[in-house]
Amino acid sequence: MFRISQDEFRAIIQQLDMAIRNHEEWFSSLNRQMLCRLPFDQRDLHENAYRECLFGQWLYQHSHPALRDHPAFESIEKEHQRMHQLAARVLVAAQESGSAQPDDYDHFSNSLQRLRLEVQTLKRELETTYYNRDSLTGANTRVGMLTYLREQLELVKRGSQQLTISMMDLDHFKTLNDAHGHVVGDRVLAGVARFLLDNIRPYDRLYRYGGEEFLLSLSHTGAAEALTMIERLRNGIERHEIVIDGDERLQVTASFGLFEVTAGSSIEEAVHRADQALYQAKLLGRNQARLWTAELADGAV
Ligand SMILES: Nc1nc2c(ncn2[C@@H]2O[C@H](COP(=O)(O)OP(=O)(O)OP(=O)(O)O)[C@@H](O)[C@H]2O)c(=O)[nH]1
Repeated sequence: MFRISQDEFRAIIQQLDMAIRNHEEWFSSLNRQMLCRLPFDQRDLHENAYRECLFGQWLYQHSHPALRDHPAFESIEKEHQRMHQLAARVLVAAQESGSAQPDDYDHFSNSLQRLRLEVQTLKRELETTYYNRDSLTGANTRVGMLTYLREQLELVKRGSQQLTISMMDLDHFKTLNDAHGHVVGDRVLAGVARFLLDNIRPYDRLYRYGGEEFLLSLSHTGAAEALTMIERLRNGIERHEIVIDGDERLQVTASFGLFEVTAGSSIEEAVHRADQALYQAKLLGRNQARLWTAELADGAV
């Protein structure tokens, strides 16, 4: 879901919300039609009713490709199809013989409940992401960062994973702002964040820590592997061209500091150490990644 803009996020959340409400209203009206023996809307009896309802039309024709890649999409799609097919079976029986099999009705009603739950869960997940995303860069804001990192630390303490934290800061960003203006600076910032989001693994997290400083949380990754990964990202940023206006392109570099979180460390200490390593990378000339070592402890740099 990294490639979705804030506006697209909002539109998807609205569609999911509408899907829940529309299907609830539809279910009530079907019950009314059956109880009062009113004629059914023949479209509900079609084999393709799941494609023809408003949600189906949106799902199959207009939903964002990134949403279709979401793990929840497939099960929502299947449940929605199943639910409409079960509804059609109930309606056909009611139309032909005046009543439906209770089991069929229960399957239909249970399927609708499951669909509602799945859509609701996805909607909540997207809302959390939406409200915790930095609108300029698409990275996570710091809200929830410490909670997430503490959970990751618990897994380190249990020996379930290795965890490395990296602080990243763009080099000479003030000079870039001064030379090209803040608007261009913003575009560069957003471009670099986009590059990082596109090149980290699905279980890594990128947080905007401060102005032009980012924190990367690399789960299941020890220091050596993290250094290789970060080196690849650093190299990628250096070569990545950010389109500014028309043909104008800018390139920037970034410095990184890394710390492998150990069972005995606190998250605050881990962030501080990654920051010390970043400071060392800046001192040594920028555009490089440094791993924290004991010599960098307070006072040594
Ligand atoms: N355009 C833009 N600039 C920002 C933003 N947040 C912070 N900055 C700028 O980033 C610059 C950071 O400057 P410094 O901390 O001096 O660092 P630097 O110039 O990158 O130098 P080094 O980090 O030492 O390589 C400042 O000029 C801030 O105004 C932002 O959201 N947009």
